[in-house]
Amino acid sequence: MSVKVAVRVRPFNTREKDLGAQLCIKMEGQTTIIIDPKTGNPRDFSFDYSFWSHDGFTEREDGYLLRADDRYADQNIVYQELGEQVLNNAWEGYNCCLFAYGQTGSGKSYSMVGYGANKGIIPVSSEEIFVRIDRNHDPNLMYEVMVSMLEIYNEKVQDLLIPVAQRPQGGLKIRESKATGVFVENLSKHPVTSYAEIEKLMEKGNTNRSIGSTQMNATSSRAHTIFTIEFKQIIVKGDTKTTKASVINLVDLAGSEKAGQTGATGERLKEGCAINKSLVVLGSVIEALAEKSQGKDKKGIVIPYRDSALTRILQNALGGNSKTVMVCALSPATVNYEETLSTLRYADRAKKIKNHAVVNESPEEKIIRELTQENDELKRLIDQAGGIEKLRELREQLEANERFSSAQRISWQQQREAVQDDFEPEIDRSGPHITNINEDHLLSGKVVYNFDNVPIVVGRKTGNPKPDILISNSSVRPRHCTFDKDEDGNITLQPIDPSCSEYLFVNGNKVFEKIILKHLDRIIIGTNQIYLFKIPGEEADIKENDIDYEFAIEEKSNAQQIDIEKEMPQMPQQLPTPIQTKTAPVPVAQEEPKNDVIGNEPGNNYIPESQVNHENHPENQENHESHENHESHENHHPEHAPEVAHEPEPVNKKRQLHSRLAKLFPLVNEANLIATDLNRHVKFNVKIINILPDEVEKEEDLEPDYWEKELKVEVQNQDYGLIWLWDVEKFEDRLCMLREMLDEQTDPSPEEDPLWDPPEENLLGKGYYSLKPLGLLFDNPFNILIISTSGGDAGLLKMNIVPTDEDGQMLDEGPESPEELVGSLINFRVEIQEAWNIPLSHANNVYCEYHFPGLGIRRTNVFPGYSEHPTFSYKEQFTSVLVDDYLCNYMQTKKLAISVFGTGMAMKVETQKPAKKKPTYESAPAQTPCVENVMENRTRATTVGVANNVSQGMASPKMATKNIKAAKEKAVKGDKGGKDKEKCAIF
Ligand SMILES: Nc1ncnc2c1ncn2[C@@H]1O[C@H](COP(=O)(O)OP(=O)(O)OP(=O)(O)O)[C@@H](O)[C@H]1O
Repeated sequence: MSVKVAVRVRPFNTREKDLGAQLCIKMEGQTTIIIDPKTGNPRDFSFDYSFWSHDGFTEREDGYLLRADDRYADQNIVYQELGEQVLNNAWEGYNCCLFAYGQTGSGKSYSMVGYGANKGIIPVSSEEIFVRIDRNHDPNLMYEVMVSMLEIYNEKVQDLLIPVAQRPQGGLKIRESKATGVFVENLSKHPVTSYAEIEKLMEKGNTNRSIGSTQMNATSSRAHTIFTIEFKQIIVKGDTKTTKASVINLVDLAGSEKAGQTGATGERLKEGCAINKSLVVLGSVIEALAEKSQGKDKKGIVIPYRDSALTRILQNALGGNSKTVMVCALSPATVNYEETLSTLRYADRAKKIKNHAVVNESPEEKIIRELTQENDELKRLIDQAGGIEKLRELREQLEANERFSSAQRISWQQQREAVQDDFEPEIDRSGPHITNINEDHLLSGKVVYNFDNVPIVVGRKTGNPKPDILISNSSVRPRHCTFDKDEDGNITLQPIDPSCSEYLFVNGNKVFEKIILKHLDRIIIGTNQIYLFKIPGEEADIKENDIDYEFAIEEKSNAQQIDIEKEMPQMPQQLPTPIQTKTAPVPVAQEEPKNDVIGNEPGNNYIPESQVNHENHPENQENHESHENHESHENHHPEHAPEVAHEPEPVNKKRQLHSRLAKLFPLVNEANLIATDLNRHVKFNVKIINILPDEVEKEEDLEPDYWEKELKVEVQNQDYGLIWLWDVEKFEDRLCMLREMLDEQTDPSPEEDPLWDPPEENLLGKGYYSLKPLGLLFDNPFNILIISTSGGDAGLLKMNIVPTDEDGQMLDEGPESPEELVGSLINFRVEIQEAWNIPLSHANNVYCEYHFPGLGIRRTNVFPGYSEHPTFSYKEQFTSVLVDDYLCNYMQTKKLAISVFGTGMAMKVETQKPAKKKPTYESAPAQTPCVENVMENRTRATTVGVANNVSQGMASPKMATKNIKAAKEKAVKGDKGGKDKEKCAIF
């Protein structure tokens, strides 16, 4: 049977409503339609269930969202369709698994766990298990229920039902034996007799998740949680006892956007970077299983279960002995379009997976018998084993098996008597107390501290004496602040020394001295650990429901006046107009190579269409989409087109950006602090990058307010002398690795170093060149302004498009109007001579690229090494170009965009300690250039580059890498180019 797949779309949240969000999802029966907000193109997907929970509901007094129209799927309906199936299957003795997949905030937890009166599938089905058990009056039928709860974070498996302090450093081990299949060694299992007990255990698990995420500085949305119910029915008939057993895995996966960066771009995961690993491998497992089920298994597809902790644990649920249901949570807003589309594609693949569920009858006796046989075999192998490693492995397996089988022999009743501490009394919340506010709503309010025993000191585990509340974060001092009571019984908060004030905030303001806390005060300790102070029964100016993680972070950023314009000097209010300055006519080289067939000549820098990224070229979009459609079996229905989606107004975009910035700043701050703690010369900066238009037609096209914006983090690594621009996702990944490095005091190998990447080329900016003169067959020598991605000026580019005859000779006269050219063939030469004032930080290996309609993407050579004034001397002759109506119109109305790229270089710092060994990297040269090497070789490399240019015309983009390599090789050979080394001092 196939995996059943359901998708569910949630309502807009308050923030989305405030930002005027637009809807991009529709549902019709089992079909879900997503509409591309840019093009209005719809794509549809069909699933077992498409649950519409976006609108059409009313709120009952207790907060339950009740269906008001037929389309709305409330929690009850979702439970009946999915949860009840799971229970029925469990009753029949099948293993079951229910997954929730989707980006952070899309509604996974709402469906699985629920909030308040809107209970999700897990609590309702847990409750239902005991309702059904209580209905049984047959003395020969007994039930046993056990639960466990684990978390996978950074590939480490932790038991959520044991105190955080007892967690093993490296996490729990995953074992596998023939008899038992995969199991997590030493995972605590808790016998339960009522839903109330399960609820308490879930609370405990969530509290441990919250404490864990503060003490280990983990990000909860990156963790996967698995709640497992082992359900057994024991049937006694005379002297024989048969059991039917089912394992129900309820899985709340980490936000799917975490898989995007590596999954979508195919970028190699950094060695040791395990943050995304489980989700990426889950994607590969689903992909491989989907192919297998479609009979594409000719060569024997290997399913990569063993590559991640998540897929190992859930091996049965995916393509194995389990009835599996996947709920994919969808955000309705156009801003999340890309992520939602990728969720739908994921779901589309998952529905193809076939499982082979069987009833697990009398499994215990069978398992114990098989385990005994397996252990005998292991003992025999141990006797024969050669090699210490193998011997250790076999012994560990044997011990794990023995522990497992003795645990199996302990009766449920005995286990029940043994676990007394499962249900500890709750912390008293009747007096003043603080509770945590987590990014994950589900984990907010789980950690509570009251003030029965004051003073309470907050700090890091290295604090001496050890603080009472531990927070692991570089911005928190070993002993950071103190909560106390004054003589009037007021609760006070005070930084321990003045340096702590930098990272101690109440209601957004820094705390410099002892202050009295008021009901509903928001306390931020460090960069992002948030607590809410409460005095039950007191009134406040603000409603508790209005306070969440985003609120508190934005409040701080507003109070600290973190403002886009203030923080982002690179984002000017006014963009300089893209001026063109007339220059002296450029002498035309007579010995130009001639090409009769456009783009096919060697040295013509022609990039085959197959290698060209068409994404940004609107004229190519249609083909691109239909191809994709074919691959993913999505259907396009123009009749569903754009009515639901409109681009939000610039003002809303700005607000969205502001809110994302408010969240990013503390993280970037933290990364800088960690880098300092690790004694690394690395500086992180937030950058707002403008997506510069590919085509410019109207004045408005050059209006920065209308440009799409992207947030990036610039990383200047002075240990390696390199600069990179990272996506926020990538930055967050690396931050997790940095936290781990600091916590565990590890010194990673170069391959694992989160602060190294291959040298990276970036778009410096774009210049826009008028084609009007070409339409009249005039040349047009201009210096065009390069507009930088930050909206400023990134230098000037000298270029010309010279109309010629077939032999490359300049023409003397042209037509009266461009229309006269329609239907005729023209010849012209594009010349890009040089650039000036290229920003120092990216003036390495500079080259230009443009896309002339119908002629594909063309590139100049790469000017090798470092220069603010790179020379390209690029000349490319195009012959017999047909002027059709489109080109004629294009020349009159549009400007040609020339993109300028360069590689980021930072000033290299010489440290006392030996220089970091340069890592080797699959996708980049092993010999990463340091600034000196490139600079040392500049003179020589420049000469070589220019010579290359003249003789070869153009070079492939790979040239950058090659030239770096060449420069490095020459440096190694002692080719110093001494004079230029002095100029290097500008860094
Ligand atoms: N179907 C729904 N109806 C009403 N509100 C919903 C629905 N789904 C989600 N929400 C609301 O949207 C917010 C985010 O949902 P939720 O916490 O479930 O997301 P998530 O995908 O689990 O996020 P995370 O990955 O951070 O855990 C919550 O406030 C939740 O109440």
